[in-house]
Amino acid sequence: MEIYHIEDASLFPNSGPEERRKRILVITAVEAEKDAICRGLKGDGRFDVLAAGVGPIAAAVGTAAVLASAKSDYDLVISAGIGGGFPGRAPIGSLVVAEEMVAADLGAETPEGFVSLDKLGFGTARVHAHGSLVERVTEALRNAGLPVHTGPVLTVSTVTGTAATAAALSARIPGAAAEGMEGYGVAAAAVKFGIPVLEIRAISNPVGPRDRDAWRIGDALNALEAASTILREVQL
Ligand SMILES: O=C(O)c1cccc(C(=O)CC[C@H]2O[C@@H](n3cnc4c(=O)[nH]cnc43)[C@H](O)[C@@H]2O)c1
Repeated sequence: MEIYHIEDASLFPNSGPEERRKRILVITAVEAEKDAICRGLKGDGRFDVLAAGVGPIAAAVGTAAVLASAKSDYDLVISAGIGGGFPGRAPIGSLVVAEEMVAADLGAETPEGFVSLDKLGFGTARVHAHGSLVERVTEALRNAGLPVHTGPVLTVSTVTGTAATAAALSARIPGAAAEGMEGYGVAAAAVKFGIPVLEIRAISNPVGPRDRDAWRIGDALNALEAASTILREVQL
């Protein structure tokens, strides 16, 4: 005798099992970024937000630890925080949704210039974000009237502090829109667990000559909060 399970949707075409709600893990560097995002998410239970620390290593370790835990059931990982915007690409207060996350200083310095991990033949220093999600999130942010840009977002272990380094990075990674210190680390962990990944940066400062007093952290955190409110409405 054939046994039918109650959850066999084909038997009950109009009353199939309810689709499980998507679960999203958001990784920031610091608590201020986490707090801004939580304010924007307004208690939406699909999202968990963790401040994993500054830099790609803390980001990768923190993300991997959560994803490896027994209770982990995430469908999407988002690296989010403030960041530097490349001049002419992403001004202060705007948002950048990464098309790809690039470990921009992972490679070798040679007399002829920087050689990336890819060119050295040791794997890749680039992770592509989930294409259709990038489009959906960008469109939703734009429709909400928020200034948003897309392009590669660079992950660096050392914040760029000169015009020369900013120009070199722009030349090496055409279209580079923003720089942060965590995206590639979060992405590397997500890839390891086969989970799609996004990166969203709210711009606090231009990438270039260091002027820490000019960082508009409050403006960037407000933009991050506004973006998080919109994220709740996107089909992720
Ligand atoms: O001092 C504060 O109130 C404060 C609040 C939120 C964040 C910070 C940080 O300094 C976080 C460091 C964080 O910022 C990212 N970031 C910002 N600008 C850049 C940049 O030009 N290049 C690289 N990273 C940048 C980065 O992801 C750090 O994790 C302070």
